Amino acid sequence: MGLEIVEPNACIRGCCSSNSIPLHLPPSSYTLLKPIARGAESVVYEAILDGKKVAVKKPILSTSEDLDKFHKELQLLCKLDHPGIAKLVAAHAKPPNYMYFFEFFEPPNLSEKLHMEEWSPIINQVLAVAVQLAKALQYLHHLGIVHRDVKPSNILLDEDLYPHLADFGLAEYKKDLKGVSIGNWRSSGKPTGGFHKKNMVGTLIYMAPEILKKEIHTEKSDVYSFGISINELLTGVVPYTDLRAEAQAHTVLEMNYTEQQLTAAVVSDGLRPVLAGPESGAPSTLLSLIERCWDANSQNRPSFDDIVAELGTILEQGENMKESDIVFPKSSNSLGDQPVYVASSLQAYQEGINWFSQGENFITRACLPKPGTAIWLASNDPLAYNPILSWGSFATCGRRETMEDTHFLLPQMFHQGDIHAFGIFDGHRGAAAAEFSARAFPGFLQALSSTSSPSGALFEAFIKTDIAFRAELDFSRKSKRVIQKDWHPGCTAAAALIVGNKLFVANAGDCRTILCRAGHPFVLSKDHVASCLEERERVISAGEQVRWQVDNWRVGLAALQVTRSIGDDDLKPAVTAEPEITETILSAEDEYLVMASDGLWDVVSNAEVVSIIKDTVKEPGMCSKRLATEAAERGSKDNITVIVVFLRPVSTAERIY
Ligand SMILES: Nc1ncnc2c1ncn2[C@@H]1O[C@H](COP(=O)(O)OP(=O)(O)OP(=O)(O)O)[C@@H](O)[C@H]1O
Ligand SMILES: [Mn+2]
Ligand SMILES: [Mn+2]
Repeated sequence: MGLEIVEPNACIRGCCSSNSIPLHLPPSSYTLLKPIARGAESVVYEAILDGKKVAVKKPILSTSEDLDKFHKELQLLCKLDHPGIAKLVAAHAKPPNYMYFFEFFEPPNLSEKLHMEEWSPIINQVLAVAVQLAKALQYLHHLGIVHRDVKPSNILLDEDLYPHLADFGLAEYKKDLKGVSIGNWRSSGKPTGGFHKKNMVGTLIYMAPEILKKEIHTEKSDVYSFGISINELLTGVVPYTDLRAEAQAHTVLEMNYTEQQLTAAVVSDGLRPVLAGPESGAPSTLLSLIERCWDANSQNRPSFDDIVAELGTILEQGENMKESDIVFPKSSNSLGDQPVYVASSLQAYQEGINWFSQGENFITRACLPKPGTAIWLASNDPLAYNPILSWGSFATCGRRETMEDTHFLLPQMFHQGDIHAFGIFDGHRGAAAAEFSARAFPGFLQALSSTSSPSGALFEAFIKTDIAFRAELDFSRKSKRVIQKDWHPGCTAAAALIVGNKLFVANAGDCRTILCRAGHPFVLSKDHVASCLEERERVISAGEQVRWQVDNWRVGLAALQVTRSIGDDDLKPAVTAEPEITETILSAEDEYLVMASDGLWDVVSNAEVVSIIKDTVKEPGMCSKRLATEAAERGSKDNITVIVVFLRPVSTAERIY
């Protein structure tokens, strides 16, 4: 590169220096083109430096510790030169712009290649990746450096699908590791920092038991992460899930195990990902090497000197077999098929399908009967008590990264003053089912008014929404718009329908609806969860397994905690969409309804809801927000949606407290 080195070629503090890597760049020498990744601690850009494409990593520096870390990482990077390590080509180590410039590798990285493109490497491709990665780590360990964050998303691929190790954000000299206290480690924001859940879980699954136990890292912790990563390469499966797609795996990981549970299982029960089978083409020698790499006792794990030697032998054996075994290409360097970059399908996957409009379109296309209110109103006595409604809602994704709750408010349905409907859908394994239902369910409910009683219409609307969603998902799968075959999104659902003085509440799953009558909470729905004996027996007799896993009763392979839902087509018919419906005659004693997803009920009891609303300005939107905020403050880990419906006017005196 024709970049000039300006002397003194050192960082502003003087701690980083290099003979070959320029550490100051005139702003005119580079152009940032577009961000390609946002990590927990940095943004990575595609950029041009001196006419060549490079990757610029711009760390987020908010504290002086972050700045120390930048210098430490730079010192380290300046010393590295190995074909298996993403090369630092320049840096800018002066305020205000701190940046690393790396050799550029076209996306996807190894994680994206496996889980978005669903790459199934042949065994020689796996071996080639394993050898080069092992050599890079051998080189680092000989320099006395431990990487501490070996995982597929930190492995970049070149055109020949050769791996280059990146991300030295957690790397340390082995001699300094004893001094790296847990406190230090936490302040680096990773892996214990709670703000970036996805990365945290992502890193957690590659961590050796001794790290999870908060003992000292050694270079053998890298060996463990290497073993987990190579097994992932062979199976194509995200560790501890049965899924190929990373995006859904996080949700499933959460459902199967929380972080603490996974940690406990890895540490105490020796839990490991499912080892690749013979169908992967892996020789038994490779499988045994992987098992030794992830041995619970770090001293039993091989060193990278051993690993490089063993992989060499495995490759040679493969060479000798080549006459009889057509799977092996001639040499380990000529990697079977050419890399194919399917940028467009990758993008389609990331953009996804808009399930709200899918739901809406379904209703438009379905040619449903015209709504008619005769049947509903027939059951209504015009002289009976007539509640006067006001309503509000509040929804927040809370500590989660994604929002999978949806809801609808349909007051004064058909422009009738005395018919109203409200509903909440709490999605799992993605938001698709909840988004679809939020639009399709109200459509079905309205159409059913001309043919069914209010409770019949509610019941049918649950069933029809479920069937429609599953059909739509199936169709999208067949037309290849959904590329993950093993993705089975679902949602729980709660709906309230008020016709005159009658209140109907239909529920499937663990959303809950309560009625405050004369100052006391009355629960109008039952939680359908596997810990409920009646539900468990129903599910088992419908042919699905219910097992005690870690901390709770869970249904099927997907380990679902709820026993009724819309969607979840891998668990149908046992996890039914049939709601249970209650009917209540309203009177002047009835003050308000509260409907909410389990994000509220997990941390706030029915009685507490009543006492919180007592101290809140009597405005339904404010009450909803106050409840959701309270749940978030109490540490609810989930999305939270609350709908509050007042059933009688609040006097001005009463309004404030
Ligand atoms: N040299 C490069 N060429 C192309 N893409 C790169 C390069 N370096 C990093 N990336 C992309 O940016 C992503 C994040 O980079 P990196 O892991 O270094 O950042 P980070 O902030 O430490 O992320 P993490 O959240 O994993 O700690 C990588 O997973 C990779 O997809
Ligand atoms: Mn990374
Ligand atoms: Mn990092």
